[in-house]
Amino acid sequence: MTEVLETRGLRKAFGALQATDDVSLTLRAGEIHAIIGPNGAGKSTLIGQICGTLPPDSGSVHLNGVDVTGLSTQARAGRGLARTFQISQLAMEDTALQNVLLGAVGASKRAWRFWRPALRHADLRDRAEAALARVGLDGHAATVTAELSHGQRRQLEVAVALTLNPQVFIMDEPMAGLGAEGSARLTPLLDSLRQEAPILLVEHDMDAVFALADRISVLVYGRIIASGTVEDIRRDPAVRDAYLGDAE
Ligand SMILES: Nc1ncnc2c1ncn2[C@@H]1O[C@H](COP(=O)(O)OP(=O)(O)OP(=O)(O)O)[C@@H](O)[C@H]1O
Repeated sequence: MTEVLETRGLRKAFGALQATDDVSLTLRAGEIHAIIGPNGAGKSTLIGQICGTLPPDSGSVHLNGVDVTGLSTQARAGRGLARTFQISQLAMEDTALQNVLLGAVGASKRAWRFWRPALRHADLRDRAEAALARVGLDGHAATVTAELSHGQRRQLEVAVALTLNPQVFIMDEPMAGLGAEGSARLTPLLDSLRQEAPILLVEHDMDAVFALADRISVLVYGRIIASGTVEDIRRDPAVRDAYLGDAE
């Protein structure tokens, strides 16, 4: 399998605290690689370093074999690094279609007025509508985002990410706040998305992780303490001690 994303020796300290400590991992074409670990383990710091919001103290990030460590967040997004956020970045007062169009034109929300004519642009509109259909929201194009359920907003975030022509999805706790039912509904969508682009999935919901992951890496105190298949990780005594406890 081809490695689409790779981190080599990423480190980041906040004062005396080593938030990520020599993190090297890969994401291969077609796979879902889950990163799990207790609160404060360094998962968000790792995502920030991969996406370009946090410059690493050392180490590098490679996308399709190209070193992107020096590139801005926008430049990485332009190369297909599509991130979905723990806290929604959607414009609540806009419709589902408008939010996806914003992604399609690559505009910031503040520039929306400027991009409003995009609504009349047939090809952009087609792309946005196709993305909505892909995530199962085709009946909700005209729904104001604030009126969508929490789970539907997560689907909408995926639709926005799809318009970036993603090479890689970076997903930061997509199941957070969804409850068991919402999580069960989002799981098959993520499962099928790996065909479009591999997913680096940071997630606390172990049912979702065990259902979706081809590989799991366990981060504790900024270090990867174990990496392997779902079965490897479930069986690993160090992981059970450090994190899983009685999750099964
Ligand atoms: N900007 C910052 N300044 C100082 N310390 C920080 C900063 N960001 C994160 N930390 C610390 O770095 C450590 C790793 O935090 P991080 O948010 O990456 O963990 P996490 O695994 O994402 O946690 P959670 O599962 O709770 O989201 C924590 O101890 C946190 O308090």
